[in-house]
Amino acid sequence: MLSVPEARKRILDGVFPLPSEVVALTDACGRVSAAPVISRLSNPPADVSSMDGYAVRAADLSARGARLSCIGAAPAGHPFDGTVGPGECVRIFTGAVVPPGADAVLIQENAQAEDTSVTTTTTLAPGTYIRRRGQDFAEGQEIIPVGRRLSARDIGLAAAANHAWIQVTRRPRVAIAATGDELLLPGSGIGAGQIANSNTPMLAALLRAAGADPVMLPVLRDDMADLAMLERMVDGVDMLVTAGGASIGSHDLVRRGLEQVGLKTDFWKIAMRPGRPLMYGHLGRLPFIGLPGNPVAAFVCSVVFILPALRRMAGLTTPVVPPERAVLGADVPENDRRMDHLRARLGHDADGRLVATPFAVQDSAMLHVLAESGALILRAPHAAPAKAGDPCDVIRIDRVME
Ligand SMILES: Nc1nc2c(c(=O)[nH]1)N[C@H]1C(S)=C(S)[C@@H](COP(=O)(O)OP(=O)(O)OC[C@H]3O[C@@H](n4cnc5c(N)ncnc54)[C@H](O)[C@@H]3O)O[C@H]1N2
Ligand code: MOO
Repeated sequence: MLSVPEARKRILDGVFPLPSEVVALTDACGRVSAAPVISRLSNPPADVSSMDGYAVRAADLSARGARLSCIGAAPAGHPFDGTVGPGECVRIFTGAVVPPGADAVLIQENAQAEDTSVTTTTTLAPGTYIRRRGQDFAEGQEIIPVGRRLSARDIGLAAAANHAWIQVTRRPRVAIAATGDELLLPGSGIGAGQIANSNTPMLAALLRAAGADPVMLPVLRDDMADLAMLERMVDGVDMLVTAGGASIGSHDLVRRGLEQVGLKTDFWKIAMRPGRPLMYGHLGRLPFIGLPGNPVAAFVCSVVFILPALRRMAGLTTPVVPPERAVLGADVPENDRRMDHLRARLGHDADGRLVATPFAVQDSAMLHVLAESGALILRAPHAAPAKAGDPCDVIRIDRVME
């Protein structure tokens, strides 16, 4: 059976960065830059004051006392139209351009002003309280590289560099179809043998949080004709995801149903728990991932395979968020040949170390346990038994959308 890293590599090899689009800066947070952002101005654009006070010539000041003549004012946005000569100063405010001739700012707390006369016993080194032109970034400088998930800080940076629009990769559109005769919309009257469809809304929420545009398709019944119809519902999407009908039971029809309309299966079944019956292939050019129906397996497989694929489609340079180190909060037994993903509570010990404590029951249908889990503990195939306090690798669920 294919290992988890091999399966992920096969999936990543079959998806490609999407084309770009231009969006308003205010809509760009969370999107991925598709071109480097080059600053259109220097920041600050001129030498400016970082304090409220007086623009002075440092050489005029002396500990024995100096008396300066205030020849004007420079509020932010209104540069002083003149030069500060010997024995002169200009009233200045934070962010205002330092007038020619001045080379330091005397803060007003250290000055006594009376009419146009300013006295002080403070001395200053040239450059005091002046932010130099371009000290943050220079015009023409690359300030945001291509392939970065844009944060609110990046938005501020691009705005300061005078950009109103930004080029980002298009959001991946992902069609999600759950399959199963037992599934009804959440909130329905649930009859005997029926359950509420939790996979579609859960996966749509996860993929949306990861920057995709989910397209929720209707639930497909367990029959070949319904599955064949799927092919007609995926115009314009970038990936098709199904959940359920992946295993070997006689009603598990997804693979056979899609193969009759042209699915080329790349793999089916991998050495993973939860998630053994995972499927991957292409329907024409459309990447297809068939998730197992058990909701926890569907979620974990989405984290391990779909989110990295979306990151590649978005143009991020590192598709896989690396696992973090933690210590085990309880003993774990030897693992079998399937890579395991133990649902675990996260906390900290007295030394501040991250502690991952696996839940006692690891059933892949238990959504309440999944919702309480902060992490998945990774257990390599055939890993030896491990004790509480031993180091382990974890996927932090709150970090997988990065
Ligand atoms: N004889 C075998 N049986 C099973 C095997 C196996 O290897 N041999 N594998 C097991 C494993 S592991 C998994 S995982 C499941 C996966 O099965 P399917 O992908 O075919 O999923 P279904 O049979 O359709 O459903 C499984 C389970 O999940 C519930 N489900 C399905 N879809 C939803 C949904 N949208 N919302 C909520 N719950 C859903 C469904 O009712 C079933 O209870 O197979 C094992 N069996
Ligand atoms: O792989 Mo199944 O996901 O164990 O539940």
